[in-house]
Amino acid sequence: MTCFPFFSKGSSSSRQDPDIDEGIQNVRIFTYKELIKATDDFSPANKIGEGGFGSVYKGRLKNGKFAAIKVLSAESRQGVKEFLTEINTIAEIQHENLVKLYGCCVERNNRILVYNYLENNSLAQTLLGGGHSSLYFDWRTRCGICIGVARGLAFLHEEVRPLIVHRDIKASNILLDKDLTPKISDFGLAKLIPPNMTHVSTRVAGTLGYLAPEYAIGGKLTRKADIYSFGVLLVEIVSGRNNTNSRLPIEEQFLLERAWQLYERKELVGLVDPSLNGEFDAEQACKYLKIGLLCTQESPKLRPSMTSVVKMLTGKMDADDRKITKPALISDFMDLKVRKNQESNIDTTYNTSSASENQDSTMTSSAPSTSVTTFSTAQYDQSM
Ligand SMILES: Nc1ncnc2c1ncn2[C@@H]1O[C@H](COP(=O)(O)OP(=O)(O)OP(=O)(O)O)[C@@H](O)[C@H]1O
Repeated sequence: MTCFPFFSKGSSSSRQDPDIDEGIQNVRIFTYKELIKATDDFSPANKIGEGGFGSVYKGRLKNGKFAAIKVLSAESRQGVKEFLTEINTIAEIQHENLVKLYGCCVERNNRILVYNYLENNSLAQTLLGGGHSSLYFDWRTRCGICIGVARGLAFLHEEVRPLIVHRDIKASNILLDKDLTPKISDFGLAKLIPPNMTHVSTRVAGTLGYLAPEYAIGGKLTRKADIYSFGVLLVEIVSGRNNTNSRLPIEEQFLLERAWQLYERKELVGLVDPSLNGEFDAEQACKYLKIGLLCTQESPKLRPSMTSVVKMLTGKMDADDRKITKPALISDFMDLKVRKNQESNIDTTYNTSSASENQDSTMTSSAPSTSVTTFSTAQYDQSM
């Protein structure tokens, strides 16, 4: 990587460990000492986030650049060789709308990822952060964000080999640079988690709102599950609200359900974020909401590919000639209850409601079900 003063193979840590020498091609290897220096000994003052994979610190590297330094939690630590193989793959993937991986640290038990630092936080903390951000997202900016995320995801789905299913597209995984260009984070990370480790999300309910029911319930992982999550995110960006809001009247709590009701009544425009004060292109906003509904249809086969989504969002493909069927609503399938389990920290129990009599009524965190419970045992079907 040209932006660094020296490259990994010359660093002292790599010379000490033959596994590391074999494992690195594209990745800068940082010493633990360097990262201690960059983060002021992982000082709480530099901690910028905590996710399911571990804590994230802001740090200043030797070359003066800022970095987001993600310390993977103990359970997620796999062997040096396997870790570096995956890291190499992730580091090769570069796109304007994907967060860039600078390098990593694999000294002793540490598994640390070093990313490009994005100045404007995530969509979850800004646009959807309930007014706690000073950023203003006008209509043009929102369109740019939707198109950018769609392009990043289309790249993962259709250009990268082997293709990548992100599995956790959501507002907290969309980071914004200083110009509000969106960057998808955490892609490829699922592969760094050993098969027996459950990924425990810090925002279980929020994450579930993005999950395609066929993945959440049946563990069937295809690109169409990401496209479902993207559809939810798209409706969130246009409406400026989270997919679930328990403070609203019951009929408005679930965003997708609300979008479907308004679509049927031909009143979709009523879902557009009121904070835009009417300053938006109504036709385009309704088109974006319809694309969100297309992406979340119950049958995965009916959901468009991400390349088609990019074309529809940018006006290069007609969205109106497609019939839209009812979205797959997780609330139709189950009465979700999340309860704390003292032994495993988390135990997600799903009770099937009358809408899905044939579904297995209970799944726990050991089942091949959701990104919340387990990544690695879900089946991945490349054909879709
Ligand atoms: N490259 C980055 N630049 C700036 N901030 C970042 C970067 N990466 C992560 N962060 C911050 O750290 C927080 C935690 O990120 P992380 O990806 O670990 O978890 P998450 O996506 O919020 O949750 P989960 O792991 O449950 O999906 C983010 O919300 C963001 O505020």
